Amino acid sequence: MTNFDYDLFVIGAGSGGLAASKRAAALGAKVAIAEGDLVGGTCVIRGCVPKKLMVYASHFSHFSQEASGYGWEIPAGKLDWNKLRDAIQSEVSRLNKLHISFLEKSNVELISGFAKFVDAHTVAVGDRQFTAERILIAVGGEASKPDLAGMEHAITSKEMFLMPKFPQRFAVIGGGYIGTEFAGIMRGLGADVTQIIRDRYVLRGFDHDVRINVQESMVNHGIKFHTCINSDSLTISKNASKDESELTISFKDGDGNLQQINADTVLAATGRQPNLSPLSLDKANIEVVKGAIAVKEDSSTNQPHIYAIGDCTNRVNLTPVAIAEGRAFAETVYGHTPRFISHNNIPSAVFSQPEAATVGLSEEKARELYGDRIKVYKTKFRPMFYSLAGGDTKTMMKLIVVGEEERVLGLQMVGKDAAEIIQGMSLVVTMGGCKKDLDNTMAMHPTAAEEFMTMR
Ligand SMILES: Cc1cc2nc3c(=O)[nH]c(=O)nc-3n(C[C@H](O)[C@H](O)[C@H](O)COP(=O)(O)OP(=O)(O)OC[C@H]3O[C@@H](n4cnc5c(N)ncnc54)[C@H](O)[C@@H]3O)c2cc1C
Ligand SMILES: NC(=O)c1ccc[n+]([C@@H]2O[C@H](COP(=O)([O-])OP(=O)(O)OC[C@H]3O[C@@H](n4cnc5c(N)ncnc54)[C@H](O)[C@@H]3O)[C@@H](O)[C@H]2O)c1
Repeated sequence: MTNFDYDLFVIGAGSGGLAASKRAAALGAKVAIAEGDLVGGTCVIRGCVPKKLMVYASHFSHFSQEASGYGWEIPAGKLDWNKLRDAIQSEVSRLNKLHISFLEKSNVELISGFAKFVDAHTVAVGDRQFTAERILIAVGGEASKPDLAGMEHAITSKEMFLMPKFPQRFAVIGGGYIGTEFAGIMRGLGADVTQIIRDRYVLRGFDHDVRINVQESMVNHGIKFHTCINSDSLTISKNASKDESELTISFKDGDGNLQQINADTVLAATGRQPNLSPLSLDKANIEVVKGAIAVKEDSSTNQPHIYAIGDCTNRVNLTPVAIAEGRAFAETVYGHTPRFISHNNIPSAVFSQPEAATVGLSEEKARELYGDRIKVYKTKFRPMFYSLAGGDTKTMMKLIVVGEEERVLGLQMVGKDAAEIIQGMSLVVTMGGCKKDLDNTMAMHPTAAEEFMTMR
């Protein structure tokens, strides 16, 4: 028995905090969790879940055109944005309640409000104070906007789900996950979309074939691009016109020429940063490096009884990673079975249109590490679905192997169902499989995934 109010106090009921608190309670710990917003965190409330629902909604515009190739005459539809937005928000609200009920069933006490440190074992939420033997910080991150003139007129991904009106002209600044996903969503929902990026192609850090293929398809879907822009020159201004407020984005292009774009809504998708400022981390002397909580492999901070997981540690900012870090922490500390998670070979998907998915190394990274010992198998084809549906959305698949045994280092895909396919295929990378293992796996026909078994 300890003299603390709780064995574990978790700050933040998002993906990581929820997973850790429930697992610790199941292993016998007395646990409380503080949450200042809706329970569920970024992923459930303003990230993966509402985003994926918007992706699904955006597919219907293609669907009506494609169906006619299959003999279905479906009149062109019209989006009711208010209906979609409200339906998504009611699903978010259902999930929030569901997660609260999961906490209750798990005997985790929910404390509503934003928490901050009082000292290394004490946390305050409003005017209440709580002590705990251990504290887990799982506060996630928030969108960060660059310090440029007029950026206050741009919204962030959080507000994308709550827009009072559907913007006919939509501009997005940033070529990462969020910018690329929302450009596709908004185009699919019927907006005129412009994406403004610093690089030549979207998705810096991804395999170059992935980047090129995603962008080519986005252009084919009617998204306009401004690439290689000088980001320091970018400004946003508001023009009060008759009955609506129009925004003008000005910037210099790669040749130094001034460009101007008018839009009803501008999304700043320029990165995210850990949510640390309200926490008073200094009261507990917790080390912060480059704006993120510094952690060891077991997620402990410089204070051995204080841990941090998920986006606030800025390791890999994905939901399954936050969940895995949270469970590994609970099992190590309360289950007495030390468990560390590997941050290598984490599959990830960009829900662009078409989707991009990846596991393991890109061709560039593989070449950097293994030089000429790598071999690349690649295919690009029009999926059978489009033979009647029309359109020229291609699928690109790529396999990167090394050495005589052709061990698989990476798999890359752009195309329909890429995320579903790469999730299954990621097993071959984590198990250290070789090309011959794929060759020896019977193909399933007719599918797109079978191409990974038959590459020459
Ligand atoms: C638009 C968008 C789309 C995304 N899509 C995907 C996707 O498709 N797939 C994927 O894997 N990842 C996706 N992500 C990333 C994913 O949402 C995060 O990696 C994940 O939510 C991180 O979990 P977390 O537990 O670290 O933090 P969060 O889920 O952010 O949870 C942190 C919680 O802490 C609370 N909090 C903060 N400070 C305090 C405080 N002082 N006191 C109490 N509570 C506090 C917050 O309100 C929040 O609820 C997306 C992110 C965004 C923004
Ligand atoms: N499908 C998914 O799994 C998914 C989806 C969304 C978000 N996420 C997670 O959330 C994280 C954050 O996403 P994000 O898209 O905000 O960040 P990001 O780091 O992926 O992309 C930020 C983009 O903004 C650009 N940028 C930065 N400053 C700029 C400026 N001043 N002017 C113009 N461009 C600028 C960068 O060049 C980059 O293209 C991701 O890294 C990912 O971990 C995952």
